[in-house]
Amino acid sequence: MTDATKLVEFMELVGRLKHVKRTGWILSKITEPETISGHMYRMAMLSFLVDNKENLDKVKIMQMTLIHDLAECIVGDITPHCGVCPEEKHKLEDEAMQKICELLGDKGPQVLTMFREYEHQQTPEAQYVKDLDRLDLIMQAFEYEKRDGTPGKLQEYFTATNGKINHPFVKRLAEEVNTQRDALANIPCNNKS
Ligand SMILES: Nc1nc2c(ncn2[C@H]2C[C@H](O)[C@@H](COP(=O)(O)O)O2)c(=O)[nH]1
Ligand SMILES: [Mn+2]
Repeated sequence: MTDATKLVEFMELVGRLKHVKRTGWILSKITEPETISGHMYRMAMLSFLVDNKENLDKVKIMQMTLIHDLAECIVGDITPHCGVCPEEKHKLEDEAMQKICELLGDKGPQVLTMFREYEHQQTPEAQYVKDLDRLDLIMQAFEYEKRDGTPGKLQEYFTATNGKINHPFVKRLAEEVNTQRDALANIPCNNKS
């Protein structure tokens, strides 16, 4: 295949993420759930807020947010409740990323390396992106509870991420989400707008 042919195939694979809905919300019976790309988009937007004074590579963080779930265009969005063990999930996603990166010519290796850096969680940037992953999850859960008038329905997502966000800035945002969610839950039913 020509380079252009491979890149069109890459674009089609990426394009799937604009339409594949996140499995967690489907399992939670959320109507009109977000797509995988929507999840990664908000994370990428949050990367603008990384403090320039910190010794963090902002560009790497942004790039990593945009590829961290890229493998899901082939393997799908696997939740912790899909019966796929973490080792198998890593293997499936790594194999998928190898296929995807083969389409990218000389850019492929750097994308594959960055994906593996995220998966191994060994660098501050990878850990920051994982924190953003968890923040976006609870933010989206809070938005669904507000939209659907179902306070507390998605508690499992808050429980699953509780205490697992480590970077102080991201933790502060998560605390604000929780504060607003708790306040909303305590408003008497007849006072809710
Ligand atoms: N039912 C649950 N689903 C969860 C939980 N934590 C994550 N998830 C979902 C969200 C996504 O659909 C999928 C994987 O998300 P990644 O961003 O890690 O690819 O799993 C949970 O606690 N409960
Ligand atoms: Mn994710």
